[in-house]
Amino acid sequence: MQVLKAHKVTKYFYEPEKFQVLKAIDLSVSKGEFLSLVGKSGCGKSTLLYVLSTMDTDYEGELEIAGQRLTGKDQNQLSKFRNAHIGFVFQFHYLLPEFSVLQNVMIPALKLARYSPHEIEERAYEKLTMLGVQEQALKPSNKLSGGQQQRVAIARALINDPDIIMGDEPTGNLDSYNTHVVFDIFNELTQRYKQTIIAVTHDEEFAKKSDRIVEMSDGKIVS
Ligand SMILES: Nc1ncnc2c1ncn2[C@@H]1O[C@H](COP(=O)(O)OP(=O)(O)OP(=O)(O)O)[C@@H](O)[C@H]1O
Repeated sequence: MQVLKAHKVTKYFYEPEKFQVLKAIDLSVSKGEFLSLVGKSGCGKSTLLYVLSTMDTDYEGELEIAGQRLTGKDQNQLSKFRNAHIGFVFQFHYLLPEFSVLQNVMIPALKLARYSPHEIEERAYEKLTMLGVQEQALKPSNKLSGGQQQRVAIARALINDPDIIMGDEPTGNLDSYNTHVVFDIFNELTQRYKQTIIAVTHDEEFAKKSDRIVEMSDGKIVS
C-alpha cells in the first residue's frame, strides 16, 4: 500500500533570480518504509520535504498522502490534515518549555479531539513508555537532556497515529549515542508497527541502515 505519492513535483524560487529548485520529482513511499533522503547541501532536500509535508503549497505537480489528494487544498484544510496524518520530528524539537512533557505530547491530540482528555492522557503515557521517558512525564520539558527531549518529540509526533512521520535532520543535534537511540526507535516503529518514515539526513551511517536511500542532486532524484 502506498502512503505517499508525489508526481512531477516542480518548484521555482524567484529571489534573487528565477531558479528551479525541484525538477519533476516522482516519489512513492509504501506503508512501513523507512526512507532516508540524502544529497549534497543545497540540492533541495528540505524544500522537497516542505512540499511533501504540505507546508509549502507553492509548487507544480501532484501530492497524495493516505489516499487524499492534497494539491489545491487550502491552508485550513491542510493544517487539519497535517495534525491528523503527519508527525514531525525536527533537528530542534520545538517542545514548549513552559509545559510538562506530558502536556507537550497531549497537545496535538487535544487539538484533534478524536479521544476524550482522559483517553489522550493514557495514550500520551503509552507513547512516553514506548520511548522510555515515562518517568519524565511531569517535568517541565526544558529540564530534560537533549536525547530525552528528542524522544518526547517523537512521542508527540506519534500521538495521533500518523500515516507518516517526517523528519528534517532528526538526529542533527544529537551525540552519537542518542543518534543510535533515535535510529533504533525509528527502526522499531517501522518493523513492529509498520510506521512510515521519511527523514532528511546528512548522517551516512543513519541513512545506510534505513530501508531505502533516495539521493537528490540538483533538484532531481538520482538514485
Ligand atoms: N526561500 C528561498 N528562496 C530562494 N532560494 C532558496 C530558498 N530556500 C532555499 N533556497 C535555495 O534552494 C536550494 C535548495 O535548498 P534546500 O534548503 O532545499 O537544500 P538542502 O538540500 O536541504 O540543503 P541542506 O542540506 O544544506 O539543508 C539552495 O540552493 C538554497 O539556497
